[in-house]
Amino acid sequence: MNERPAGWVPRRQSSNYARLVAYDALRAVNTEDAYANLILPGMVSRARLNRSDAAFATNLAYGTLRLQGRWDAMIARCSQGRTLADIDPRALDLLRLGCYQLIELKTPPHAAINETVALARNELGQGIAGFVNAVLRRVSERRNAWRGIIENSTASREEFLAVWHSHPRWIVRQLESSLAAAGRSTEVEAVLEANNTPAKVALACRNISPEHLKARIERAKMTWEDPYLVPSAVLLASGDPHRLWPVRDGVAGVQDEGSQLISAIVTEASISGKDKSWLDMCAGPGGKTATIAATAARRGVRVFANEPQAHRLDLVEENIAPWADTVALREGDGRDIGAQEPDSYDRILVDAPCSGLGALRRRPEARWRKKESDLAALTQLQGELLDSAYRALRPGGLLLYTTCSPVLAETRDVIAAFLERTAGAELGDVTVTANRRALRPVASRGMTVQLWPDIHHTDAMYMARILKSASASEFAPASRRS
Ligand SMILES: C[S@@+](CC[C@H](N)C(=O)[O-])C[C@H]1O[C@@H](n2cnc3c(N)ncnc32)[C@H](O)[C@@H]1O
Repeated sequence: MNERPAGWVPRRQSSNYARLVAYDALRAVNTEDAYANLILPGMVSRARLNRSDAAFATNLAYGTLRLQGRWDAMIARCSQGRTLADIDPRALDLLRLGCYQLIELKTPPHAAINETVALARNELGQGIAGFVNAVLRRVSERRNAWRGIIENSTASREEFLAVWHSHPRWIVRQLESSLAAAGRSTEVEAVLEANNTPAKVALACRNISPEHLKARIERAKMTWEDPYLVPSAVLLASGDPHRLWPVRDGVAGVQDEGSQLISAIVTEASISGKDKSWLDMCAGPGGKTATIAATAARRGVRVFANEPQAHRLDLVEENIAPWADTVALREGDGRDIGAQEPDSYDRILVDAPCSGLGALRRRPEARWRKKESDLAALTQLQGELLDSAYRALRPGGLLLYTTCSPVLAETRDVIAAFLERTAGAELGDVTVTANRRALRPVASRGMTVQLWPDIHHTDAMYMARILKSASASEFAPASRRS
């Protein structure tokens, strides 16, 4: 007999824990504005995932979020007339998770669909599970054709790039302008792809040799790789850096190679005369401060680290703990320092608050939260910080302006406007020190440097050096703040 006893129901397929954790993370990011990198570790440990499931859950959550724009375009084309706004947001997150597995991870369709549908049934009920099943089957049927489908159904190349590489259109436009200024106008797709490729963990050797750090990595059964840009960096190919005591003790630190290059330029660019007092005007959370402080301690230099946000100053304090005798902390607005301490510092770093469009690889959800309208306030602040830093610099010293953004308004234009309003200030050549310090040539925009994730495997950092001559201090701009 093939008849089921009364009351019999099919055994519910249990949800896969790694997928459930990834789904919960997506919900938190998309409903509570949570940051995936902050919430995931806690979720993974509460679910008691083993190491490989933890890695899978993290990959699922990050990959799904990073390419969310692409998944949404596919889902919209497979929902038979429903718009994204018509779809239950919980089902939409599940569909995105399924698309990532089908298209990017190349999970066999039966596994990707069945696991996602099981999750939908267990979390949201049978009705939604049926809808999820139908949409994912349609996505899967065309799984090798999606790039062409989207290319043929978007109105312009810019729209296609934005959708396929999952970036807001205004960001694609900003990157295109910046690349054009760097003579790379046809290469935006490479940068968009790099923004969707997770960054390798780079370690800075602050008070430890690279050889010693590599030996510790091997003893911890992790693997290292050679650096791409900075000779003293070590890349961690696998494993959690915080399991390494040199990282826990602060003698090594997680720091992008571009950021390490900036720290090296601050300490090594040549200046004439006294060299005893350095200012890190925008220090939080203190990655560059710590690397700079390690050199300063060896040379008997005092570092002053300023940061207006108390909780970020706490992070600076933690990061510079091994050099607490070398670094003095200041909680305040960098724009006040020029008037308070004119002609005082031998070297100044203005690592300015910026849009962060150069670091999109790091935070999978960040690109959707940024707004083009924020740029005006940022560029105003950047200019004011630069004015203040110039006043605080002693003639002949080093002033380095940096951003983790390639946006022209925050880089080239801030510098051009500063030079125009500041009699006596000149643009120095930062490319010479950068190229002397780097393992391979860095891209230059004239005498400034612009790094790119696709070429240099770093965040897209910008660096400009400003010179102040002995006669210039009398021309230093007064504060522009009202
Ligand atoms: C790009 S982050 C600096 C990163 C840091 N140099 C590092 O390597 O870890 C910019 C910092 O500038 C701070 N900031 C914002 N407004 C500021 C102001 N008016 N004066 C000084 N710093 C400011 C922000 O709070 C933020 O911590």
